[in-house]
Amino acid sequence: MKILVSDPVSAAGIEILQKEFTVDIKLKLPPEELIRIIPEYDALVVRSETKVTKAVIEAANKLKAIGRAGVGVDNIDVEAATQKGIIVLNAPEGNTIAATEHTMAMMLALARNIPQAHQTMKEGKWERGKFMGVEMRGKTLGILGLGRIGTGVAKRAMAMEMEVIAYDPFINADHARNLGIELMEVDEILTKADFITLHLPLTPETKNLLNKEAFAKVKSGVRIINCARGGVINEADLAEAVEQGKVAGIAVDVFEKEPINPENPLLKLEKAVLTPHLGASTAEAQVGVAVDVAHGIIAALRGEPVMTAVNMAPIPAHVLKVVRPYFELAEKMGCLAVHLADGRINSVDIEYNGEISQVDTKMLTTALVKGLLNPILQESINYVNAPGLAKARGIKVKEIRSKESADFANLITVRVRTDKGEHMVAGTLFGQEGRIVLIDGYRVDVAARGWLLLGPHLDQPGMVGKVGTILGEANVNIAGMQVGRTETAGTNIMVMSVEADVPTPVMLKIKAIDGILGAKLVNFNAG
Ligand SMILES: NC(=O)c1ccc[n+]([C@@H]2O[C@H](COP(=O)([O-])OP(=O)(O)OC[C@H]3O[C@@H](n4cnc5c(N)ncnc54)[C@H](O)[C@@H]3O)[C@@H](O)[C@H]2O)c1
Ligand SMILES: O=C(O)CC[C@@H](O)C(=O)O
Repeated sequence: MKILVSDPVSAAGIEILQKEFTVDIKLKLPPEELIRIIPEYDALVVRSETKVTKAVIEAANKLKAIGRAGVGVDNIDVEAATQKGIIVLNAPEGNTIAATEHTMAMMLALARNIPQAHQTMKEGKWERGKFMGVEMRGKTLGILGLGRIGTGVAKRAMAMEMEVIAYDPFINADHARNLGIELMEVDEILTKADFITLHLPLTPETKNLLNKEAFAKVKSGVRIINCARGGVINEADLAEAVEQGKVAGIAVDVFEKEPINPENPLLKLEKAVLTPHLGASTAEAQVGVAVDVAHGIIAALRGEPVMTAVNMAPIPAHVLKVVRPYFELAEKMGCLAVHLADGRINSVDIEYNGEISQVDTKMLTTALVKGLLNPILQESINYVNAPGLAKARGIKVKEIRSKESADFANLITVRVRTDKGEHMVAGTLFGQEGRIVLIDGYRVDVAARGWLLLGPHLDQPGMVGKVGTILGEANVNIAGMQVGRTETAGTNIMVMSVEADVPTPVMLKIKAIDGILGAKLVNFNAG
């Protein structure tokens, strides 16, 4: 598989990718060139420079994953990627400290006019009277967006004896209070804060959050720091508020258009401390995000769940620990169930019994649905598009969870209903190995791997021998065999692990054996 890296990403991440894939590094690609070459690639790794537009995504016929070595994915058309089943993943933690420290550096530089003073020194001047600053201690800091970076900034500001207030509608007030931060609405922050720092993503809701109207409400002499995203502040309105003296100074790392437009009004302001999007530019952060994004890309290309995918439900670490060993089993169970089923699938019920039912099993359900759709759809199925594809086909997927589990500590049972009947498969883990323990009510114990030949048959002598003979004549080796029975006698199921594909004419011969009630061949290696 081939990966394109189109922005500068640390060698630490590239080396991880090169161990498994061919990696092409092509920087500063014009948009039309990216569109021309993207069909060759299975994954794309970017930072913020490459714009992964709808046109790029439409041209990307093989692309399975887009990795952002950093947090913000506003340079990627996530919706277009989701529609195409492309996983978009980021590296949200690697640069948190870098961006937090940059914010503190910007705040202090702003409070003490450091860049302006430095510039005059370079010009041979000694202007002590011109650069009177303000102290941070005792001042109120208003934080808009109390996520990773906002919280880091809050903690550091409190160490500098600032009062911290914050706006973040998605943060629990108790959580904020425990940190010593009072949550309030934006307008209240505007009227109270001496410093305002932004740590929000750029979304339709946050675009132009600080505009003319907001600047009319701010405390006169407020200082504003933006190390989040250009566009959350309206730059023209901000420049005007600084020129009018309402805002005493600004420190800005991110801009509506990057690289910055030379006409940008912020460039002309003496009271502006500006950096060219350097928030994540530390050696440590660049290694961190590159390594994280490389692992995310590898997981995505292997078809494994990606913890940092932004277009899939995130999986908390404590949930992942419980469900991770079951992912492969769930997917294989979906594959087995769809092979058993004849006809149009109407609904899929997935029952989780035992301890596993106590955590969020949504991703396991997705894994099962992925395994179920894979053999029947042409397109590539993954954790992003599987639920949507099932829904689009009118397949109702239901989860049932119960702590009760009769025979096994944990059991997953899938029931597939079609217009022709119902089939079921149940599986569990023995140690770390996934085992199928029930097929259509027959007790079995088989590993879900390789090729499996299933033959429900009448409970009468000679059935296994007849199938074995046909397979032997066709030169298909049997690696393992067992007969599954139900409580009620009459029919059994033979489950044979075979070492190769069984050609269709051979399968037809097996199906034609008197007493065989249909035979199915499952390839667990496909997909
Ligand atoms: N300057 C840089 O180089 C640099 C580096 C890293 C991150 N960033 C940017 O910093 C920002 C914050 O990053 P983070 O890692 O702290 O992200 P995060 O996801 O941890 O925090 C973002 C916070 O914003 C809140 N939020 C989301 N939508 C909101 C809305 N409409 N109104 C109010 N709050 C809202 C969320 O609840 C969350 O708590 C992002 O925009 C990211 O792209 C910039
Ligand atoms: O890639 C960068 O240097 C910037 C990253 C930063 O803006 C982010 O959102 O993570």
